[in-house]
Amino acid sequence: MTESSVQPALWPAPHASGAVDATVTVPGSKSVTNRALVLASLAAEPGWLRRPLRSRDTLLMAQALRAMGVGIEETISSNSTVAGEPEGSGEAWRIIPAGLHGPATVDVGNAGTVMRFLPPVATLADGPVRFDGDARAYERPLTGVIEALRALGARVDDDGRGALPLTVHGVGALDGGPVSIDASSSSQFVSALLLSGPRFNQGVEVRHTGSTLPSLPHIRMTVDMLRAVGAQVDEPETGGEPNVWRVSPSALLGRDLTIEPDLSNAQPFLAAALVTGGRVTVPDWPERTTQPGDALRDIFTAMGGSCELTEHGLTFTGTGRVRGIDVDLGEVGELTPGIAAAAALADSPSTLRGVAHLRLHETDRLAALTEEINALGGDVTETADGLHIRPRPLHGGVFHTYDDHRMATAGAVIGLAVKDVEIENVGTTAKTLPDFPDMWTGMLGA
Ligand SMILES: O=C(O)C1=C[C@@H](OP(=O)(O)O)[C@@H](O)[C@H](O)C1
Ligand SMILES: C=C(OP(=O)(O)O)C(=O)O
Repeated sequence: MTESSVQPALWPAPHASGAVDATVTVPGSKSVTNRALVLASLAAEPGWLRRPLRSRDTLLMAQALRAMGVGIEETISSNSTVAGEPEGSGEAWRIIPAGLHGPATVDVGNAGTVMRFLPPVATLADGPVRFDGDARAYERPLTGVIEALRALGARVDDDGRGALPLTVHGVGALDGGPVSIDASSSSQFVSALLLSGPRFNQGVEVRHTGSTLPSLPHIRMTVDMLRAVGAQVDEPETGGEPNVWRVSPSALLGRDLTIEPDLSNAQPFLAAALVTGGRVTVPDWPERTTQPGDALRDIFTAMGGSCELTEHGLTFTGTGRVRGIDVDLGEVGELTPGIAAAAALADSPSTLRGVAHLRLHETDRLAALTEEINALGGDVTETADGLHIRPRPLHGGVFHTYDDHRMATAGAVIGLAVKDVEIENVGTTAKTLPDFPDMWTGMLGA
C-alpha cells in the first residue's frame, strides 16, 4: 500500500473582502489527459499530447505506462498548436508506443482512471503486472473490470474481494468479445474496457446490466476520443442498442492532441464569482466538449448569475445572491462538492440527487460534505442518493478533507464567504490541481 507524501496541515482559507474579478487559466483535464495517455500508448505510431495536466493522477498514469515499456518524453514543444500561444511555449508529452512488458508494478494512488483503465491494458503485456495503491483505493469498486477481464480470457489474481491489490497476468494478447457488467458504481468500468477494446483480438462488446449508470458524459468522452484515433465504436447515442457499446478490433492512430482545460477544476473559480457576486473568466473554455464541467454553465446560472462564452473564454458573473437548486447530478457527480458548497451559502434550500455512487469516490463524499458543512453550523442531511442542504449562517472552523481534492476546493469556496475557515491538508488538491492554493490567492489578488 502506498500513500501520498503530502503532509496534513491547516490552510487558512482566504476570505473575500469584496467581489472577485479575475481571469483564471485552468490546467488540462484529468479525464482527457489520462484517456489520451492510454490511447496514445496503445497506438501503432508515436503521438503528442499538448498542455497535458501534470498532477498526481496523470503522473501516476504516465509512470505506470512507462513501467510497461511505453516511452513518454516530457518536452517544451517547438510547434505549439494552441491558439494565441507563442511558438515553443507549450508543454507537450511525446508518447512512443512499444510492445507492453511485464513484470511491472503500477501504483494507482487513488486515481479511479488509473486503477480502472490500466488492468485491461495490462492484459496486453507479456508478463505479470501488479497493481497497488492508497488505502482508499482498496475500498473503491473494481469488480466490474476484474470480472469482465476474466470473462474475456484474462488471468487476474486478487484477494477475492474484487478489489486492489491485484495482478494481471498479461500474455501479450486478449481474446475479447462480448461481456456483461454492472457499472452502476462507476462509469469507469465501461470506459476501461472500451479504451483497450480495439487492441483485443475480437474487439469488445460491453453490455451494462445495472439499473443506473453514472457519469454518462465521461463515457461519451471515451467514445469520442476512441473515434478520434480511428477506432470504430457502435453505441447507444448514435443508434445502437441501449446500454451496449461495441468497439471493433483495429490499429489506433498516433495523434497530436491539445488537452482542454479541466472544467471540473474550473468549478471553484466560477463558484467564487457566484458566491461573491463577482466575475471570473476561464480562457480556452471549449465550444463543444464532453466534459461534465460544461454543465456548470446551466447549474450555476440557475443558482444566480449569468455566463457568456466568447473568444476570450467563459465569463461567469454572479449577482451576489445565491439561490438553492433541486438537481439530479447523476451525470456530473464530480461537480457535487462544489455545488454543495455554493448551496450551503444560498438563500434557499437545495436538493442534490442521483449521486449515491459518490459514497465510493475519493472518500464518502456525501458523509464528508454533511459532516464538514454541519461542523461550521450548517444543516445538511444525507438522503438515499444525495443531500438536502438548508442554508444557515456559518462560522469558522476546521474543514477536513479526507484526502479528497474536491473537498478541499469546496471548503475554499465556503471560506470566501465565511471568516476563519481552515482547510486541513489543502495539498490533497495535488491529485488533479497541484497549484490550487496559489491559483486561489492569485484570483483574490493577494
Ligand atoms: O472517466 C472519468 O474520467 C471519470 C468518471 C467519473 O467516475 P464515476 O463514474 O466513477 O463517478 C468521474 O466521477 C471521475 O472523476 C472521472
Ligand atoms: C471521482 C473523481 O476521481 P477518480 O478519477 O479518482 O474517480 C474526481 O476527480 O472527482
